[in-house]
Amino acid sequence: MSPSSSVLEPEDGEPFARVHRAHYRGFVVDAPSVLPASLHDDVERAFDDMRSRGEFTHDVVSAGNKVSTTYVRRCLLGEDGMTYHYQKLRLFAQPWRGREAYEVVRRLNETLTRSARERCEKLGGAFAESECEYNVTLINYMETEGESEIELRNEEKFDLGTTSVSWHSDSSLRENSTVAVYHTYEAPERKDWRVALRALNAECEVLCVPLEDKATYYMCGEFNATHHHAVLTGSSARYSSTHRVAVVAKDTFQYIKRRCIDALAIVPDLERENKPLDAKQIQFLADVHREVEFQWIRMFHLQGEAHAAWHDTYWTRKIAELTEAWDRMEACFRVILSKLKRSSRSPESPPRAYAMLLYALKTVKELRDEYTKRTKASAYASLPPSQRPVDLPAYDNTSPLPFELKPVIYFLEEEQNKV
Ligand SMILES: O=C(O)CCC(=O)C(=O)O
Ligand SMILES: [Fe+2]
Repeated sequence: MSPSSSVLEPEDGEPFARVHRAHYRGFVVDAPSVLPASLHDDVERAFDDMRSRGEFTHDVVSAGNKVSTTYVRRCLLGEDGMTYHYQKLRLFAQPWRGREAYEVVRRLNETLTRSARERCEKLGGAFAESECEYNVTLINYMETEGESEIELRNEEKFDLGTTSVSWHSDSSLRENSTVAVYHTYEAPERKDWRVALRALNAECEVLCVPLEDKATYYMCGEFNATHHHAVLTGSSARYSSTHRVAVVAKDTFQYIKRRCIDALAIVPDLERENKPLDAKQIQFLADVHREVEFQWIRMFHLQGEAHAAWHDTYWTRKIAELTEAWDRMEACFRVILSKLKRSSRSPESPPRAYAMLLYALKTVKELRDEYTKRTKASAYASLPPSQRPVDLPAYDNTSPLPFELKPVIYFLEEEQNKV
């Protein structure tokens, strides 16, 4: 099959309709007229307002060992405390209650939640059970070829031209949840922004769908998991707001705050004089310490000082709270170390406590090395300094433990040999 014969577009008529029915039923498009004209206007103004304030930025993501910058600029809005994790990066959602522009996006979100539900019910079967209570939207701003300082990539499998977002399924979503994408672009008459769709479990043509300005498309139920989608670049700038039901099990401030509270609750016990160290307690403390340091605090500072300034109404304070808790955990590790040092042969320091602390600190050391390497990736060089990683949390000679844990690990290994 030549590349062109393996791609179908709506203008192909019946063959397109047949393949769509057979393999892409979960992909549905709403014409602009489905939403009120006033909402279209408000949303466009809101996006422009956010863009004029510099709120759309490139993400520096990581896949395997490769660190790269996204072609699109993005911005995440959502419920209080929500984050969205993709390609080893945690995005922190700007709460969509409060500012006028964000309230408009929240209104769009509510409207799309309702339309998505109607669309899924209409499709029936398993689609009707799918979830569409959107808790975040990842908004993309896409430039056209030549406008962006980052070169667009060519789609090579099917020869579809340049992609603004290459083939993928969205990650970190609730299973079988529907994704709704609203978009708007500068030159509506051209109708040249398209999404490409590809079935993963079927031998069939790829679909290429041009989308009218201000249209919405839905990937219903399991569609996202059973297909890949890509965005084919048009000839004028475009916004797309991608509404998602993001997973929440380990991805909200409320969750990590609870974990910190639980960890700090065992600190007095671990620090009590003459109390034998409990390896299980050390393990729990270490798990939370590692999670809050690498999944939250460092993920935040990785995204630079402009990002922190943008988040000053919500996340900066939350990250400060988490850092305070983490500091307390570092201090507790220090106390545990002193206990082990003082009484290396007493029953207060069972060998399992050594082994556990040693394992925990080695893991932290490895993750810190990996993090440091990531912050030095060349991808950051193309970004303004205000978007490069910030070296926080800070260490000085009053810190309970050093950033570089090598000497501490060495000490523990020596002590363990004596036991
Ligand atoms: O812009 C679009 O139409 C979709 C963008 C997308 O796939 C994404 O943000 O994950
Ligand atoms: Fe996507």
